[in-house]
Amino acid sequence: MKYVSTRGDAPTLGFADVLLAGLATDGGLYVPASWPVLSPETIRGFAGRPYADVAYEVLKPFVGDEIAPTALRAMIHEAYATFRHPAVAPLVQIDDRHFVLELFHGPTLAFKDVAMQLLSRLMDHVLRERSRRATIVGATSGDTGGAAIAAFGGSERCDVFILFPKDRVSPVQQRQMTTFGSASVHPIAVEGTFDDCQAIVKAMFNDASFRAETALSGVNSINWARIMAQIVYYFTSAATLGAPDRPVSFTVPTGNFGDVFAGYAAKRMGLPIERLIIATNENDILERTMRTGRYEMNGVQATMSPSMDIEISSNFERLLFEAGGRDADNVVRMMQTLQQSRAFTVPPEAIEMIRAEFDAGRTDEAATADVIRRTLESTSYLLDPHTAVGVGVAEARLGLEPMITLGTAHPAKFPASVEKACGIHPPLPTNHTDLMERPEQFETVANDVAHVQDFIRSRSRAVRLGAAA
Ligand SMILES: Cc1ncc(COP(=O)(O)O)c(C=O)c1O
Ligand SMILES: N[C@@H](CCOP(=O)(O)O)C(=O)O
Repeated sequence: MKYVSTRGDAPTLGFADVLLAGLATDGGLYVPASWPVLSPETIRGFAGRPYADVAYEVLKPFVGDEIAPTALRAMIHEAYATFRHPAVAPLVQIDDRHFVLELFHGPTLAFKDVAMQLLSRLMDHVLRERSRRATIVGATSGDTGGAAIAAFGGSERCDVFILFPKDRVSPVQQRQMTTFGSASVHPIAVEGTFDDCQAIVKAMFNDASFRAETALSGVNSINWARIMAQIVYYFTSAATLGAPDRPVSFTVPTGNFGDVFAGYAAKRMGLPIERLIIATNENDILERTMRTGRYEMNGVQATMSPSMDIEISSNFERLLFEAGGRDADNVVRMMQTLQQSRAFTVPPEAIEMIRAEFDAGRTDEAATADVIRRTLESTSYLLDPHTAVGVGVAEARLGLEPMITLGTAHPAKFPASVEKACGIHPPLPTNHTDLMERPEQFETVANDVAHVQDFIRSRSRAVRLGAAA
């Protein structure tokens, strides 16, 4: 499998290079040159099989022959052995035809673990084969950071630098990043929003000499391997409910558009998805874009679902590329216009295609709290605020087919908001109970690329010892 950039001016790469590259050198995002398709028989055969076995079948065509099958299989099995639930991503029924897909049974209690546990193993494998080190950078609105630190914290070959927006993540999310206690882990509080953190990360990737000097790699969903690993649970959950013979719909709490793009990828691979629904909180730029055809920034507000407080939704670029017939020049124009004027218009044919593939809705703060309270009353099931945004959007769109809302985080990551909504203070699972007592360690930096680069240069082993290991 080869990969091409959405901006059309970066080299075409194989899987291992895409894995290490993160962002393409032209500032674009890598996508597969073509979509592999799984037959209905293959999809039917996924029902009842262990998660790791299905993951191997789904991921194999994307990896190609760049990683030996036995090694790939072993890494997948190891990654999902870290999950507390034997099914890895179980379905829970909350209404007649409505299910929550629990994606939060990994080490940091959010769906990011599903991809990150595999990503760290894949990267270590490729770095070991190439005798290389890497400097990993990531921007987080709360969950990606903790998941990356848990997955890469023990790596011999990687140092991890995670930028998070100061005072805009929950205390549990912050402590998952700041109490890890390893010399190779560097949480950085940035005086700004998640979008500022993400802009700094992208600027560092676009600085060719810094990128080379630090052997920079990325773990955000700009990295194709993140999306790839997230495709798997669309297949496992749909097959459990009868796919391909019974189509299902998905509602996806959305911020950076990675998770819902993984659903789109599953559909391109042959999974019959009736409707794919984008759910936003009050930071509703994607819902507005769907309605108006204009992507228009108007400032990020802090909500009780902080991980979705995002306005520059990186993976929407991948969808624009697909919807515009893979016209990279058009993507470049839209991204330049966005940078200059904080808005762009999606071409009419592209928005038409997007509307044919996706639906969208928003759940405001009051409605999110109401969903948490009502769901607890009707089913004794406790939702986290991000999942509640999804459930709120899904409830208004239930049809005859099963609806799966992605359960993206454990409620205990957001105890204050959950308690305010329904009076219950969700306890952390027992293996996390000392989290709030451990000492914190992090750096606070200005919202400035040069400051962050100086900090990384001073701490990265790839800089100090060289990228060759
Ligand atoms: C708990 C949670 N839910 C939903 C999302 C949205 O996912 P995505 O950014 O892939 O759209 C995120 C992070 O972005 C998250 O951390
Ligand atoms: N919600 C995310 C934001 C970053 O998203 P990513 O999927 O691109 O890593 C977070 O929790 O950090």
